[in-house]
Amino acid sequence: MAVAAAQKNREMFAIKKSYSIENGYPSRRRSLVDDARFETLVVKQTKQSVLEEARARANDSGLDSEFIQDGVPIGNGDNSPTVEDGTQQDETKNGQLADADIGDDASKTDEDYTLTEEEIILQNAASESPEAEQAIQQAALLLRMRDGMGSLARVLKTVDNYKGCVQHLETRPSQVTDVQFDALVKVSMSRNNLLQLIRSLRQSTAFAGVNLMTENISSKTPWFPRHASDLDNCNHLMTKYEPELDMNHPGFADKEYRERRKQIAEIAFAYKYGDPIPSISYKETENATWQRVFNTVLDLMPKHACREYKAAFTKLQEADIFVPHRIPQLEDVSNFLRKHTGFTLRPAAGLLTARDFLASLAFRVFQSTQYVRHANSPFHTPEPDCIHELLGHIPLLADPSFAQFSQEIGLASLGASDSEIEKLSTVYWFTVEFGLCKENHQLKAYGAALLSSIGELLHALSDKPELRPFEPASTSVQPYQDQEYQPIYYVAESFEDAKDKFRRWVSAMSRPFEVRFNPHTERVEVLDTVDKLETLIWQLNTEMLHLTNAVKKLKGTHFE
Ligand SMILES: C[C@H](O)[C@H](O)[C@H]1CNc2nc(N)[nH]c(=O)c2N1
Ligand SMILES: N[C@@H](Cc1ccc(O)cc1)C(=O)O
Ligand SMILES: [Fe+2]
Repeated sequence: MAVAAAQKNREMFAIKKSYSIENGYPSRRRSLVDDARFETLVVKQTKQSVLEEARARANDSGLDSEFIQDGVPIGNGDNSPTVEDGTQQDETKNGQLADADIGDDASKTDEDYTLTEEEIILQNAASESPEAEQAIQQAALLLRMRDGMGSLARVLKTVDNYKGCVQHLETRPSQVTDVQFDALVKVSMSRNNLLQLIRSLRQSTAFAGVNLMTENISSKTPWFPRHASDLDNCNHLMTKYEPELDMNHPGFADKEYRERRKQIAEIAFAYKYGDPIPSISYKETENATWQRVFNTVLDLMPKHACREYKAAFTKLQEADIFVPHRIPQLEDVSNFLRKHTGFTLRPAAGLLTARDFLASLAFRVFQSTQYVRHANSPFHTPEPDCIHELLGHIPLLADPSFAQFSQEIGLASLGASDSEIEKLSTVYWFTVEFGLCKENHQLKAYGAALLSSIGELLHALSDKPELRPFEPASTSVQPYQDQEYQPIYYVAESFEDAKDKFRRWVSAMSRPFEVRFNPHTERVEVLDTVDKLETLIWQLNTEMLHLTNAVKKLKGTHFE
C-alpha cells in the first residue's frame, strides 16, 4: 500500500517537476556520466525546438516567405530540417575557404538549408532593442554563384547599398552542380541591414545559395555565469536521486522524511546571492545521525585520511564548528572557509547538474546540500547530503592548494562543450570525490565520498579494487557508476602533482579563450583583448615589485 502510494506520488511529482522522468530518462541507470549525456540530449532537443519555433515565427511574419526550396515552402512542418552543429562552421576553417571542405558536405548544406541557426541567432539578437538592431555585426557569407564572377559586382553594390563594408573576399571554383564559383565575403554592417542583405541576395536567381556563417553572432559557446550573483541561475537539479523518485532511496517510503527534505530544499530554491544562509534547527534524530558518522570518521581518520584533511579537520574542531553532538550550520562553515581559502557556500536543493555544479567552483563557491541522510543508512546514501558535504568536502576546501585545484576544474568548465563537461566531471569524480594519494609510500584517502562513506573508504584501501596512477587524459574517459563501490580508483602523487597534470591537460581543451577570476569584483573575465591583458600584466608587475622588495628586505635583515 505504502509502495503504491509512493509510486503515485512519484508519478505526480514527475509530471510537475522531474527534469529526468518527464524527459524519458531511464531512471534505473545511475551514473553521472549518463546524466551528463542525458543533459546534453535534453539541451539539444530544447535548442532544436527553440530553433523550430523561431523558424515558424519567421515564416508566419512573412520573412523569407518568398524563398521556396525544392518546391517546398520554408517552415513546412513535416519537412522542417534539423540543425546539425558544425556543418556550417566547417566551411570557414581559419576564416579561409578550405579546399578539403568542398564537396558532398557543401552541396548537402545548401539543399537542406532554410533558415540557419546563425540567422535565427542574428534575428533574435537584432530584435532585442532598437540599439541591438543597429549594432554593427561582422559576418561571413558563402555565396554560390551560378553565372560566374560577374555576380560579384552585384554583391558589392548591394553591400554598399546597405551601408556595409567588405572586409575580405575570396573565391574558388565550385564543386556544386550548376554553380560556377563559391565566394566567401566577409562584411561588417548593422544587424538589421545584414538580414535585409541576405534577403535581397536570395531573391536573385544568380545565386544558388546564400549562407550566413558568422564568427561572433553565433552562441556556439554555451552561456556561463560571469559574476558570482549569476549563480542564482545555476541550480538545475538531477532529481532522479531524490527520495520520491528513487525506489532504492532509504527515504522512499518515509513520508515524514520526504517532507522534511523538501522543506529544507525550499531554502535553497529561495536563496539569492548575498543572503546569509538560513540556520536550520536540526532534530534530535538528525543530530544523532551526524554523531554516528562523525565519531566513525574520527576513529578512521588518523590512519586513512591524507595529511591536509586531518590538519583542516583539527582547525574545524578548534573553531567549535566540528563537534559530535550537533550538525554545523552552513553559514558558520562558509565564514570559516572564507577566512582560510576564500571559498564560500551556497545552499543547494539536491544533486545539481555537472555544468551548474562545476561553474560555481570557478567563483570559489561550493553548492552544499543542507538536509540530512535518512537515519536508517548513516554509512551510505545515494544522494549527496550535508554530512557528505561537511565531513567529505569542507576540510579540503579549507586547504589552499586543494581549493585552487577545485577552482581550476571550475574555471575549465566555463563555456566548455558538453563532451568536455563530461570529461571534467569524470576527473572530478575520480579526484575530488574518490581520489587516493600517496604519503610516505602509504595510500591515503582525500576523496569526499570516501571520507563520508566509511564502507567505501575501507573497500578503497583494501586489496580488492584496482589502483591506477592519476593521468587526466585516461582518467577523464573512464566510465563509472555510482550504484556500488568503485572497482577502480586513481592515485595522485600529491595535490601539487595532480594540479600540474590537470593544468597541462586542460590547456589542450577546445575552448578558444582563456578566463580568469577576479576576486575583487567576483567576476570571471574573458581574456580576449590586448587591453585586458595589458592591465593584468601591469597588476602582476606591481605585485612582482612588492615581492622582490620583500625578498630584499628579508635578505637585508638576515645579513645585518
Ligand atoms: C561535477 C560532478 O558531476 C559532481 O559529481 C557533482 C554533481 N552535482 C553535485 N551536486 C551537489 N549538490 N553536490 C555534489 O557534490 C555534486 N557533485
Ligand atoms: N555516497 C556518499 C554520498 C554521495 C552520493 C552521491 C554523490 O554523487 C556523491 C556523494 C555517502 O554516502 O556519503
Ligand atoms: Fe560530493
